Amino acid sequence: MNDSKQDPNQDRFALLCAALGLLRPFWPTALAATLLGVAGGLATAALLAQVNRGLQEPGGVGAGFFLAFAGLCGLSVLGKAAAGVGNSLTGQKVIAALRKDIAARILRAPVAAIERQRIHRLVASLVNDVEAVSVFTFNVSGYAVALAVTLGCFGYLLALSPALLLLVLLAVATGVLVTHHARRAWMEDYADVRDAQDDLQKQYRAITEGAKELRVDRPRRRRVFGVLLGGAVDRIARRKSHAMRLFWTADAVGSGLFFLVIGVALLLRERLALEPAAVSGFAIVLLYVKGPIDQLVGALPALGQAQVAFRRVARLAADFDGREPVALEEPGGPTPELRHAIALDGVRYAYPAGEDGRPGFTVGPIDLEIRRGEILFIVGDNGSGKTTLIKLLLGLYAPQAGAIRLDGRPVAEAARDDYRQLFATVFTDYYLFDEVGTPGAGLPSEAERYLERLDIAHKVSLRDGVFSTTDLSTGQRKRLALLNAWAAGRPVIVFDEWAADQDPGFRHLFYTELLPDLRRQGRALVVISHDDRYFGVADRVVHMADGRIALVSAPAVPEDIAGNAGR
Ligand SMILES: Nc1ncnc2c1ncn2[C@@H]1O[C@H](COP(=O)(O)OP(=O)(O)OP(=O)(O)O)[C@@H](O)[C@H]1O
Repeated sequence: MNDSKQDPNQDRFALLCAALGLLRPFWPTALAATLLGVAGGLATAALLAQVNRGLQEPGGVGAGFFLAFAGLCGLSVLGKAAAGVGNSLTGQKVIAALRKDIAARILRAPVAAIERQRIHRLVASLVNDVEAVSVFTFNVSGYAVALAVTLGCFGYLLALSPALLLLVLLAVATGVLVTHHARRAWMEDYADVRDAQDDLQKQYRAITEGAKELRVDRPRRRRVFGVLLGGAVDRIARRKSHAMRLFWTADAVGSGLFFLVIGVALLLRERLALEPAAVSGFAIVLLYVKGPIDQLVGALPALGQAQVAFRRVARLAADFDGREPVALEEPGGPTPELRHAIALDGVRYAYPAGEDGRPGFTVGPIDLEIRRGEILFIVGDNGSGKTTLIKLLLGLYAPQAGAIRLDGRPVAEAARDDYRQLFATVFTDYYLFDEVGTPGAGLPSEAERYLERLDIAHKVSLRDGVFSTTDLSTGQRKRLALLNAWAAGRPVIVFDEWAADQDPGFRHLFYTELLPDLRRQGRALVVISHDDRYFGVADRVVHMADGRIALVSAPAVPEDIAGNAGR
């Protein structure tokens, strides 16, 4: 997608609003920094006028002159320093606020919205875009100072000679036209650079997460390095160089115009009957004001990048505009209890249609009850909708029809985050947190014993509730994930193909000892499984086929495991 196709005026306005919005919480510091900076900028312009006056004073300058000179110097230097300090203070706060805002949006976003995002795009946005928007906001009062110096100097020029000011304004207008023209082209460059940065992020993931596969596959390695990653890197370098070439060309034209204006002023000196004081003041001011004008022009590439980045951050923010209340800093509502059962009542969920127009997979309508103190297996072919069903049960996907009832009462949208606190999970793509149990709630006393039980105590210990290591085999890591789920103390534990990575001995232990133990503690256990040998361990087995419940059965426990299964 090319980002440069949107209305640039609307976009710039949105960026300005966003920059001001970001600055709003810190407005006292930002305003003070800007005002001091503007005062310093105006003092600098007045200082130039004072210097010119001093140069033209026939009898030399007196004490009063020096007093004013020193005062203006002090104001100019201090104003600039104060603006700089204030800027960096606010800038850092803005960056921190923006980072937290995006993180909070991700934490509050519906899980389906996060799953729709491509991770590499998300990371590229978090790294590049937040930075680019912040950098621009960071400099807002610096630009205000440069503008104040420029306008102050123009005011002095007006006092010296309106004709000379007109000449300067003509040159500035020409420079603005040239820059504006070049800017369009470099905006396209920056939009393309951002697309390439997404590609680069994707390839960075490929070479780190796919390191093993690439080590054994030379042709693919060559392609990833030479074509995909190399292509993205070269594209970024090419488009950035092009953008900067345009910028420096426009800048050179601007500088040339400056010197041209000074030359023209010297040429027209006689014809315009200019005073020597006016000409020298003009030259001093013009040479000085070139710095702030360069600073303003130099802001344009940063502004361009910020615009491109802002669009992306805005799009990300819109995608993640979670409507669900999810408590972040505050503790949230009371954790609900499960007394009897959770019921799915005609629950239905359809994934959105694919890019090829094919309708998305649909689960439901599902009617199912999960009772306290039971083991419920969910089984079925690959792609039959088992994981989608448990995401609905967990309240990770909002049902598009039907309702979830907790002990007979429907779970309202506002209470969904509280409802989710009933569950502990081990998904197939689980994330292993190294802090055990519920943070702030302490560690269950039997945690060490559980490590023994999971046959992992010889590898891992617990130090202040943190695993000593998570550098373990796939099956061992999954045992730690189970320990985490157990230690969270929730009334329902959901396992998605937990036993798939376990050796036969431990798989047997899981089905015949651990699950029955957890049931004895009064928990409900929802287990997605392909291990048909152990289906008899379950109180009920829900067979999924093509997104629906095809059958609910209660198979007998096979002889060889009957003794342990506790049924
Ligand atoms: N994030 C998603 N976006 C769109 N469609 C999805 C998504 N996740 C799953 N699906 C679709 O839903 C169908 C069911 O997926 P689900 O993961 O629920 O199956 P499953 O029974 O758990 O499969 P498996 O045994 O392979 O884990 C899939 O065939 C897929 O087409």
